[in-house]
Amino acid sequence: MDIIKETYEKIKNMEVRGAGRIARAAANALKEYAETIMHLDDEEFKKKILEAGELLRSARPTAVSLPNAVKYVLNGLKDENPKESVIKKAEEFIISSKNATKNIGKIGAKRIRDGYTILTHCNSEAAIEVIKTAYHEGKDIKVFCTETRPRNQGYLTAKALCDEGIDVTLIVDSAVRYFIKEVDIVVVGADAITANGCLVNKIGTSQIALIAHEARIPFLTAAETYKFHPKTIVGELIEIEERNPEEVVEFEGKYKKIKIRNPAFDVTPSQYIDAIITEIGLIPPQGAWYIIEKYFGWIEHEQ
Ligand SMILES: O=P(O)(O)OC[C@H]1O[C@H](OP(=O)(O)O)[C@H](O)[C@@H]1O
Repeated sequence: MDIIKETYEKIKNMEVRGAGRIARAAANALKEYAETIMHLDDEEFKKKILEAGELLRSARPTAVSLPNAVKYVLNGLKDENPKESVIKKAEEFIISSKNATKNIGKIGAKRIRDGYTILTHCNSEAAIEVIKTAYHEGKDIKVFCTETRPRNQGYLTAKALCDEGIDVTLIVDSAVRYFIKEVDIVVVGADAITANGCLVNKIGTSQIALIAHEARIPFLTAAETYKFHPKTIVGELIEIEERNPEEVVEFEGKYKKIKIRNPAFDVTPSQYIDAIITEIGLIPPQGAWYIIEKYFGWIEHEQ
């Protein structure tokens, strides 16, 4: 169980972060754990691996990639050789997740024209892949990255793009409306997409979408199909994670009584989203229901 507890801690404290990365880390932990308990009989194996899955999925509540990955792997328990199948499914998930990001890059890059300035928020592998692909296709592009308080994941994005040789400018989160007239397109990642086409992503995303809408600038989200939330199809709400206030600021003495709230995500309504870039193509937000029904029907029908 060590690998499971270790991975749980790393996801919880954001040592491993990003919706895609946490999903792959969970799948990999289940695979490694399964390999250590192969000697158990099927019943005992099943009990232990289900417990491990429960713990992993409780590490962070918002990004649906995490429970979707766990469910994908644990679905192997229904096969004739459950132990081998769990391991195979974990490997499959990791490979298909990486391929999905690559495809999103190719599909999304078609929307980036030569000379474009792109704005991105937080640190999304999928959004970065779109930007990198466009750049390596020879397009002359510039990127604005928001700082993304309180954890400043925008610094990671700025460094990753700079390493590629891309012209990148870091701005504070509150400067988006000031700079929007210099922006041609917004591309962000996704922690979850709901059945009605709303986007759950890093706090501040919905403000950026509103600003883009006001300025008539296209707003795109890059989301692998495993970021679509199956249970929103039956009206389940997505829990927004509120993290430790100390991530924002630490006051001393009498000022400790100042309340601090630190939601990690917000919800962007579908009317502010022009398109969702998935690995199977670019879809309008209204197409989210179709993706969930097509790819996650098996999750709902099992319950
Ligand atoms: O899967 P990829 O595209 O990498 O990331 C998707 C999203 O995951 C991140 O969450 P956090 O930093 O883990 O809270 C950001 O909200 C980002 O947009």
